[in-house]
Amino acid sequence: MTDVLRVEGLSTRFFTEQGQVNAVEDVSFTIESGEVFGVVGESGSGKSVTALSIVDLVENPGKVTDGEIWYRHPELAERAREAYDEEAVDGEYVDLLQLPERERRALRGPDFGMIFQDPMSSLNPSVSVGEQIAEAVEVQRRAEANPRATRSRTQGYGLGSLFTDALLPTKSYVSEESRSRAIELLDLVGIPDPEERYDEYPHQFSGGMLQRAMVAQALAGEPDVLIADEPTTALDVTIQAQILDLLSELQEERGMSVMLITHNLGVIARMADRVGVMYAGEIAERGTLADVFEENVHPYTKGLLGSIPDLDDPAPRLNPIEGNVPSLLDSEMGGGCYFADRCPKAMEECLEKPPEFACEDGSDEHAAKCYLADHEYDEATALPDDYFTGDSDE
Ligand SMILES: Nc1ncnc2c1ncn2[C@@H]1O[C@H](COP(=O)(O)OP(=O)(O)OP(=O)(O)O)[C@@H](O)[C@H]1O
Ligand code: NI
Repeated sequence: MTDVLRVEGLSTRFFTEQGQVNAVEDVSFTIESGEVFGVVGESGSGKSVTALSIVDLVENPGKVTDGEIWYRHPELAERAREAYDEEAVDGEYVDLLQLPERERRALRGPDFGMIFQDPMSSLNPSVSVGEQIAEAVEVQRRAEANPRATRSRTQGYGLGSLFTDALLPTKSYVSEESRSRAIELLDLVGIPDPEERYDEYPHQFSGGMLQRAMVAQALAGEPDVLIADEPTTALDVTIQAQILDLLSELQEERGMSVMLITHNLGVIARMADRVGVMYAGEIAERGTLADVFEENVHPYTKGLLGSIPDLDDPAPRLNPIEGNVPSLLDSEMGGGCYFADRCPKAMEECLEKPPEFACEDGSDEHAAKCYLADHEYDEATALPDDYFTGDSDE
């Protein structure tokens, strides 16, 4: 299989008044062409920031501070070899982090489609739904004709572009062709009477229909990679299932790769080919769906799986693991394993240094950042239950 994306040693930090927040720390994974790569983890584990780092949408005071993001794009690679540093190119791959901002912006839409939890954050409330999709089609057309195309009034809406959007005229110039394509897309994602719905505004759509419209908008660019961050979390379970089925269908039909971010292991089980489990800004474990669900080694993965919230579960955000997620403030992060204080298998070794990525079978594909990945559990060095709480009998 060809990798479409290779993320290597990615670190993203926020430089806040309280100090440096290590939101994403040395994260590595690959996404194969045509697969669904699931990213799962508790709230605050760095899933969204990882995605935003890929599409260059990390907001101030955040910054990608380290790593490489190799994206397969033969034409761009050829051009970048001439135009930029040769180091930015590796065969058919370009390191996105070495490209100028305008190149990266141009990849949003035609290369990286995005769907977020809240459609209202990506759709402009004052432009009709159909027109916004038609604009995304136009952007794709222009990108094909000229790789340095400008973006539409709505692309990236709600992600820092609010102010500039407000300055732009509200009348847009959408070609007849893009309009019909938008209607086709509305139909494709299962919106009834697409021709009539084209002219309606976001507030006239229900949550599920809006989510479908956002899928249509993301597809308009015919992206290689669709990044879906909690795409169904806000929806009720029946509609959730419908949207996931729709995504599966479209993904298969188009051979698109999908990075699917979710809290919900039920969604992962249903959709993902391979999985990255995130904790405290790191990948705690990664592997195929079977590796992670059946052969997992990290006690955090086991903890998450302890109560798989399935799709019919009315409370899919239940946190099954006792204790709290650690602070990601650099000054407050300990020197050992970040999960040690919640880990039922914590041993003295876990306090000494951060665990390395390893797997008992030596595979690189299935690996966990846990001492237990390549060591036996040893009762003799196990930490007592009250080690971190300090509660003792007397
Ligand atoms: N604007 C910001 N300023 C400071 N810190 C931030 C900012 N955005 C994110 N972070 C930090 O990055 C960490 C990771 O956030 P992220 O949004 O990636 O988590 P997540 O796994 O997507 O969580 P959720 O499931 O709740 O969406 C957070 O815990 C927070 O500490
Ligand atoms: Ni998130």
